[in-house]
Amino acid sequence: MMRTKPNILITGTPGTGKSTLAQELANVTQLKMVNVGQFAKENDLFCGFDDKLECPILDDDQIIDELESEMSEGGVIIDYHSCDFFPERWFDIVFVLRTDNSILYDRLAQRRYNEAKMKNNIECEIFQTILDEARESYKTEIVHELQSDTPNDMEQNVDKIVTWCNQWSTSVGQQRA
Ligand SMILES: Nc1ncnc2c1ncn2[C@@H]1O[C@H](COP(=O)(O)OP(=O)(O)O)[C@@H](O)[C@H]1O
Repeated sequence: MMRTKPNILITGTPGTGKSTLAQELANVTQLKMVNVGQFAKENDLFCGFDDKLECPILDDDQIIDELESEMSEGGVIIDYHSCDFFPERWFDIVFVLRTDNSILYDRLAQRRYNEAKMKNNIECEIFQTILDEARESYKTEIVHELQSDTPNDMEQNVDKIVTWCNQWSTSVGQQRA
């Protein structure tokens, strides 16, 4: 079945601005935002705890099952710092947020991450781990890198995605006509 609203994946290293961007987009579009970490917490979809990184381990399969019907309807913005376990068919477009290392360091320091978690996340950004993961998991033409250093970047990213959503709706409308 063809979706009448697009599904968008917003991914990137923690601290790059995914939740802020997803929230702003949800405010100005008809799309619903799902923060996967929060969704797992609310529905108790964990299968362990990573002591080193001090974070729970998500139960990927259960998360996919729980979100499946909503995703097939469309109109969802998914926000998560990893992207290789979602079904490829879920997304019409994938945005990978990128942030300058020193800016990211300051944002993560504000969260009081422990040393291992800090190092892991900064290295993740330096080695563009999430961008590579996205390019391996989805068609490269739907994967877009967005810089997210400043409030101006944030504003431009919202505008770009809103423009894309409008174009998507127009083209789907024409295909249906
Ligand atoms: N483009 C940006 N410009 C300025 N501050 C930003 C930007 N993106 C995110 N931030 C700030 O960085 C912090 C982390 O953002 P958040 O959206 O929680 O990131 P994520 O969801 O990727 O972990 C927040 O305090 C947010 O206001």
